[in-house]
Amino acid sequence: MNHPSGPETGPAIEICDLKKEYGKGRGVFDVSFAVERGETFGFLGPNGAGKTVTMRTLMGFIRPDEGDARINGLDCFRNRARIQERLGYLPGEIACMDEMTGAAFLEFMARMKKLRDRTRMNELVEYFELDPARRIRKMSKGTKQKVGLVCAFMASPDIILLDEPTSGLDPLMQSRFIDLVLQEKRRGATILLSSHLFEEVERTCDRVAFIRAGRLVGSMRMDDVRKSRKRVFVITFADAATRDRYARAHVDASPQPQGAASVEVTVAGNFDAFVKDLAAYDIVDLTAHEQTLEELFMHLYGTMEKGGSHE
Ligand SMILES: Nc1ncnc2c1ncn2[C@@H]1O[C@H](COP(=O)(O)OP(=O)(O)OP(=O)(O)O)[C@@H](O)[C@H]1O
Repeated sequence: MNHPSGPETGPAIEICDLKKEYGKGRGVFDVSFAVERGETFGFLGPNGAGKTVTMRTLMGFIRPDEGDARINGLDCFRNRARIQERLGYLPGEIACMDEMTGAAFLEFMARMKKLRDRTRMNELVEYFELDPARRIRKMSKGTKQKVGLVCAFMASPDIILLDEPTSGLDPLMQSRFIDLVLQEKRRGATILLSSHLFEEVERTCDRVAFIRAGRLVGSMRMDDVRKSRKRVFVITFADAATRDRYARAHVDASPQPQGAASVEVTVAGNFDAFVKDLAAYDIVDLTAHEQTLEELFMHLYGTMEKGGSHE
């Protein structure tokens, strides 16, 4: 296993008051968070929120205007060569080396990482059912993503940064990716994963932070997210009279204008009482959707208006 040099105490990843401004309010502003050793940390946010800028700062590709980014206590910009060699990194877009075949690119990356044993690399190629013989230019987005994933994981690094890791992957490969992250967690790797998909974050992360318009809205333990998330049910009754009887007994239920005899109810946690109570009414349909993570963060920290992306 590779060990990025530097002190092995304190958080593996630390961002403190990070600011990188691109004008017109774009960029990241006052972002601070830390990822503990062995932790999988989800970095969620809509397009243009600042996830990639933060990841690239951690890789030492971007010099912050203010604040700092540290990995194993080392400043990411000053120690970028060492960091880039030792960390596992999946960029948001894999656009370089287009004329190389996937196999030649993987070999090139393995040499850069001074990888002596190709066993893990070959296992990952098989695991993701990657055909590395084609030129990268001719590969689909999903196939390129697999090349990137093999590169990120092949040296079994202690710290792995993944920028939107499942974009372009089909559902089977998304689920293989999730299993791989769970394996790497068991190995003790520290993982920072940026995403706008709640499911992959929910299934893999111990903690999640939400970023929006370049600012961190808040962070939470995943266990607390699960407890705090509400479900919104739309109940359709057999007729309007039944709906009215339900609405009189439940002041929180809001009648739906479009559904003739429907109401919308938000339920947090107490599903047993909710379902038992419903049994007293004649119901023809029941649908549920989970509060999105964005809705949850906005509800808990709700200081910003809807929208918020600068893209
Ligand atoms: N080199 C640059 N020049 C100008 N603006 C930039 C540059 N890099 C990033 N930005 C801007 O900074 C903001 C944050 O971008 P970033 O790529 O980090 O978003 P993101 O959260 O990764 O979004 P996505 O999910 O779309 O990848 C955006 O408004 C973007 O346009």
